[in-house]
Order: sequence, then structure tokens, then C-alpha cells
Amino acid sequence: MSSVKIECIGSDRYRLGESPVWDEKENSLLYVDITGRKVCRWDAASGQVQAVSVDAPVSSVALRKSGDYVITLGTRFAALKWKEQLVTTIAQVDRDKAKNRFNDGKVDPAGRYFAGTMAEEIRPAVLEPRQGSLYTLCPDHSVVKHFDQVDISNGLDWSLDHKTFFYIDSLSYSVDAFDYDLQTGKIGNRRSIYKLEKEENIPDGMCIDTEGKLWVACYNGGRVIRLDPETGKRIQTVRLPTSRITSCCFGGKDYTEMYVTSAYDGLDEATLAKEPQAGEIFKVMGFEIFL
Ligand SMILES: O=C(O)[C@H](O)[C@@H](O)[C@H](O)[C@H](O)CO
Ligand SMILES: [Zn+2]
Repeated sequence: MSSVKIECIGSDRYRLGESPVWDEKENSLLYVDITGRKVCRWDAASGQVQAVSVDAPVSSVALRKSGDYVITLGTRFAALKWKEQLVTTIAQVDRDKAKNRFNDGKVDPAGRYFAGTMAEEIRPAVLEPRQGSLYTLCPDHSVVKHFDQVDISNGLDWSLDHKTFFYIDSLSYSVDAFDYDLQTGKIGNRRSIYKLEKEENIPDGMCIDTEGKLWVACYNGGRVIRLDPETGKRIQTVRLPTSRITSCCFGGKDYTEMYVTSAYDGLDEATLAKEPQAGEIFKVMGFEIFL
């Protein structure tokens, strides 16, 4: 039996909340609203949210040693100076695909920013297929392309021993693994480790816990699921009060809380009435693994 407790942080709702990242030094949660074109920062102590508006869909945010951030903005990797609200382009991808944008991204244990792209959605999860690619922004600002033919590049993370890279292309309904070489940043030997069940719907963002198990946000599935990458089995389900669950990360004191983002973009009036919490950011507490 699961005894988790779910709260929402603040009362703000986001069109397409994504990319939660815990900033330990600042005791804050960073996240984005992709279609709302905002990078947000929730201060855990005060409960206040600050936001920086940007001029294109912003799909992920990563912490920099300097204290500022790198973001994926449209088809660009860009630096964001928070106080100055200043955005400067670092690199651009998919120049031949005018309608593409970046989607989820995350930094590997050696400081490489992995992020993938996708075509513009006509409505959520409906788009021209195979237009996306997976890229890495290296610390020297060079960009590496790993592969193309991606539908919706989404959740990603690394195993605790850094030897495996986990990756989701949403419309494959699969969580995949690759061998990972931390020295070179190269990936290889792709295989599926879990196929989502019908009611779990579309796999979106993901994170890994201290036991090396994966947590996958289920878009249109109203839940996060915990997977054992060794056995390929689902070992826990945590239901959230809204259907469009987009991503998750651990954070808070000692990293015992999980922050979960959600979206309300594309929901019709009737669903919105039934799901008044669509688009909120949730905090999940009371995980058995930390008790
Ligand atoms: O949150 C994201 O990663 C995408 O930007 C969203 O658009 C949804 O995931 C997608 O619609 C369903 O897969
Ligand atoms: Zn996503």
C-alpha cells in the first residue's frame, strides 16, 4: 500500500508545465511553461514564484555552475541570466526545419546538455512524425547529433553508474535504454525496457531515484509510474489529480520529495471542469523508499 501525500505548490497553473529541476543551492524548483513561454522559479522557503518571459517556446532548463541557467528555446540552446532577464543564443539546431522546436532536455553527470526536438504540434501529440532529433550541447559549446527520425523527443536520464542512458520518444510508447560512455558522451545499443500499458497512455518526462528505478510521467495517464529497468516491470503507480502529467524530479530537503508538472493545453471545457488542478505543479511526499 502506498501512503504518499500530494500537495500543489502555489496556486499558479501552467499551459504546459515541464522540466522540473531542483536547485539545491537556492532551495528552489526551476521549471518551464513551454507554450506559456516562461521560465519559473519557486522558492521553497517563501513559496513565491518568479518568472522570466521569453520570446519562443521554452522546453527545458538546466543549472549552470555560475548560478544562472541554460535553456532550450525554440531550436536554440541559450544562456539565461536570471537577474538581468537576459537570453543569449549558444547554438542552434534543425535550421532546415522551420516548424521544429526543442522539447525535453537534461544535463548528464559530465555537464553535457542532452535535448531533443520535435515538429510543431497541431494539437497535443498530433504532429508530423519523425521530424525530431536528439542532440548534445557539450561544455565547449559544440553540438553533437545522435540520431534523427524522432516523433516527440522526451524524458531522459542516466543510470546511477552512468553506464546507461534512458530515453523516451513519446509516440513509440516505450522507455528505451542505451549503453552510455560517460568519457565520450556517446550512446549505442538501443533497446526497449518497458512498453506502456493502454491506460498509462503516453510516456513523457522521467527521472531516476536513489535505488536506480525510473519514474515516468504519463501524459493523458494521470499518474507517474516507477519502473525497474533491470526486470522491465512496473513496481509502483502514483496517481495525480489531473490527466496531463508531463514530468517529474526529486527535490526538497534530502531529495525525498517528488515534484510533478502537468498541463492544461488542449483540454476541452468539460475536462477542465472535471480537472480543476490541470496545469498545477504537485509535490509528492511520503515515498516508502525514504521511510
Ligand atoms: O510535454 C512535452 O514533452 C511536450 O512538449 C508535450 O507537447 C507533450 O508531451 C505531448 O503533447 C504528448 O506527448
Ligand atoms: Zn515532456
